[in-house]
Amino acid sequence: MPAINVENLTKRYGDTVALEDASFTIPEGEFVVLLGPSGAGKSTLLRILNGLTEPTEGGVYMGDRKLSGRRSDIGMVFQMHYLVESMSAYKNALTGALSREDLVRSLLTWYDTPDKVNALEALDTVGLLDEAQQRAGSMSGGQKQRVGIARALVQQPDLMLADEPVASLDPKAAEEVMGYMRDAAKERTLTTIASLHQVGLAREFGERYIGLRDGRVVFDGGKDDLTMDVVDEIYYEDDEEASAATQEAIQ
Ligand SMILES: Nc1ncnc2c1ncn2[C@@H]1O[C@H](COP(=O)(O)OP(=O)(O)OP(=O)(O)O)[C@@H](O)[C@H]1O
Repeated sequence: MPAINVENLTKRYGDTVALEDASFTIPEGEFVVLLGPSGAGKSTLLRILNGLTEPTEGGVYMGDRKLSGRRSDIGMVFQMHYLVESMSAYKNALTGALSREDLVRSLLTWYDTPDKVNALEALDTVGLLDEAQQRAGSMSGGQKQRVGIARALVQQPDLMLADEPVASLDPKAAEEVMGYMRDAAKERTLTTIASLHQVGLAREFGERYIGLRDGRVVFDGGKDDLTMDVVDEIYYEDDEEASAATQEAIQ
């Protein structure tokens, strides 16, 4: 898959500038973490990448191809998993195949054998093959989120996006889910962009970090460059107390 080029993206909502002149390139297979305080523009950026929101200016390119509108080759993992609780993990994963199919087939919910194999492989990737027949509603929060990842993988996406995928999980489950997401991305050389609030988790799982503040890219670099000062600059420009707490938390 070609690199993703984000070129001069700006998004305004009336007088609010949600994103301002954001530009970066992501090579195939990179695992990128978006960092930034609430309101920094992370969700806006992910929504533009996913085609759910149109930018006011600028564009997103896969190689030379400009992306526009909703795209079935982009998988999305949400904070809320949006599973059908009455269906099994397997059937939920399988619904990832629907977005690739035509409407009639989707309505009839016919699936090809390759789709079924994909669903089982995706569940295996997230460590849930043995639980394939378990009802989603009876699963833990972490397991549900892993089914959500499997569903995104069944789409066979070129790009996986995740908007605060572990925000509602306890630390142990959050770490587990991030581990599966990273392994899934590695196994499939799948470019992934995930927004995270937990800097510790971000450091553990990210390869590259894009820091947003007030809609602007204020940092773009690797783990070694993500120093305490950089984290401070992204999150707590003028808040010394919060800054001290962060320094303690990530040591
Ligand atoms: N649909 C919208 N209409 C108006 N303003 C919006 C809309 N969506 C986002 N905004 C504004 O754009 C800015 C960026 O919001 P965004 O949700 O992208 O931030 P975020 O970094 O994802 O925050 P959080 O971590 O709280 O989810 C905020 O000021 C927000 O209020």
